[in-house]
Amino acid sequence: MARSIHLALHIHKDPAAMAERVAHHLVQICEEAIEERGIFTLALSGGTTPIPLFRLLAENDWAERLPWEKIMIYWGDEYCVHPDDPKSNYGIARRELLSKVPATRFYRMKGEGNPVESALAYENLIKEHFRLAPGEFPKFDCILLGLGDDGHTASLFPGEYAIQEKERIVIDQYVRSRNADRITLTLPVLNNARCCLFMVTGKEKHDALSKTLNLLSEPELPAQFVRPTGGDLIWVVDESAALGIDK
Ligand SMILES: O=C1O[C@H](COP(=O)(O)O)[C@@H](O)[C@H](O)[C@H]1O
Repeated sequence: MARSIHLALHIHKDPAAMAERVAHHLVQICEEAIEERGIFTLALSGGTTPIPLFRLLAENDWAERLPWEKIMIYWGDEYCVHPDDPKSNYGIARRELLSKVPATRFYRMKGEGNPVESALAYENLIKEHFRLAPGEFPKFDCILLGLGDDGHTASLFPGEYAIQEKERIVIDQYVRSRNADRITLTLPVLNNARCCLFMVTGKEKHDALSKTLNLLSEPELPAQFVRPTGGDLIWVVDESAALGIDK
């Protein structure tokens, strides 16, 4: 049976304009979630692309629009490093956003721990927070995602087993192309979200982006498998990544 996907593509001049657009989306999704369920569950993406968004949300007028005490913040993936390591996804969000706003309900993946144990601990935390029955997947209100030039998203990399995972919520993954361990939410979690919102910048991501946005082709790259069933799939990209892609 065909799956229903609500797809939107927004192309902006630069990362600052993208951040504005995403901030508007987040405020709207947050308001709806709180009205319907009393809390907003948000998973942050890693890497450098969301930094302008984090900085914008930390500015007074935006920070004041968000009810931080009702926002439960999680991560889509994490490098297996200490939070003080410059690569730490949590470390970036802490430095750029969380240290500047009154957010208290944030739950990081422990990158500095044993990857297997950290993944399991995060999975158990999610099961408890979302009160999941065995076999159920959490329904995040919004999962922010990025895209690598190889088509990876979160820490779901081409050719690695993590993309095949069907039962776990969080897994650890040794990524051969990076010679590094990662922890990641799995594809069933991404596809169960109410909204997956990708941010993509830079011409080096153009090929992966145009392939991923072709919903008619058989999925091949990890990001192409992100098609939330009955949820929204929003792409906010800059002109250099989108060059030649029609809206
Ligand atoms: O490995 C990762 O890469 C993607 C993209 O990172 P960026 O630095 O190009 O924005 C990111 O979304 C993912 O969370 C991260 O761990």
